[in-house]
Amino acid sequence: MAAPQPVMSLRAATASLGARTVLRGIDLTVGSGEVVALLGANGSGKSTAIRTVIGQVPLSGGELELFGTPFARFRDWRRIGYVPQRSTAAAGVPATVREVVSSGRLARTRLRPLGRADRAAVARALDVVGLGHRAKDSVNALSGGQHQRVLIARALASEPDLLIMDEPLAGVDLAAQDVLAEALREQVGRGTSVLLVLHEAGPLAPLIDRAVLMRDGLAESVADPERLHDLACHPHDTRDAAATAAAIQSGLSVSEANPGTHA
Ligand SMILES: Nc1ncnc2c1ncn2[C@@H]1O[C@H](COP(=O)(O)OP(=O)(O)OP(=O)(O)O)[C@@H](O)[C@H]1O
Repeated sequence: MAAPQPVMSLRAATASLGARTVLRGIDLTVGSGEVVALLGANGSGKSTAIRTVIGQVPLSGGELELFGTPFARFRDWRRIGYVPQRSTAAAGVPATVREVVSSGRLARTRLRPLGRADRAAVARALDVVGLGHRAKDSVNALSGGQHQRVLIARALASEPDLLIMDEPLAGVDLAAQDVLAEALREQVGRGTSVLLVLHEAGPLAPLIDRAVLMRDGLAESVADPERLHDLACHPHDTRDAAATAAAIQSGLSVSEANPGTHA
């Protein structure tokens, strides 16, 4: 089968943070309708890679295209939803849960007041993450995991074509992880493409089409993604499987369990 048209493509991408070269020439694509997981040890460059995609970290070399358009000419940001890595810092400005989730619609409304369809999308996203009843509460009154669910709802409210998430399950309890996995499955069913950083695949494992391993600023495609699915879902099938599942969960040695090849 022909590879799907990429909605995001990084080629030979390099990037630095301060004096440190963090990305050393990575190739990373997400095809239309694909769910791609970025795995790897702490500090390997996963967050930096996805922050280049949303323009938060400039490339020092290489190319980035979004929906077939070179980054410099790309303007259609409403097509992209982003869930940042969970921050433990308290929110600076008190805002209600609904206000934060509504901000996910701003790129669509171009700062005009929300219309009926916008409000419905916000309500739907809040229900999906199970926080409809907290809509009027200040986000400062939420737990860390609830706060993370608000950020996911904000991204879902934008009804993006490409959803980019940095460790979306961090700090989210198991019941809520299942709810979010179901929400994501529905979103993918509607054709949304997904790029997500994961340390634990958990209930998201069956949704992952392809895994890419980041190691020291380089990206390797994981040789046998089917195996990753199985192992993440059924980590106790064999001794080998348990070792690999542990590797997926730690993010430290997936490549040793599933030797990768350069993407
Ligand atoms: N502002 C910064 N200035 C200099 N170096 C930075 C900065 N932010 C991150 N780094 C470094 O860049 C490297 C990659 O960081 P990045 O956050 O992309 O890793 P990661 O793979 O997402 O890690 P984690 O799993 O811990 O989230 C790390 O070595 C980190 O120390």
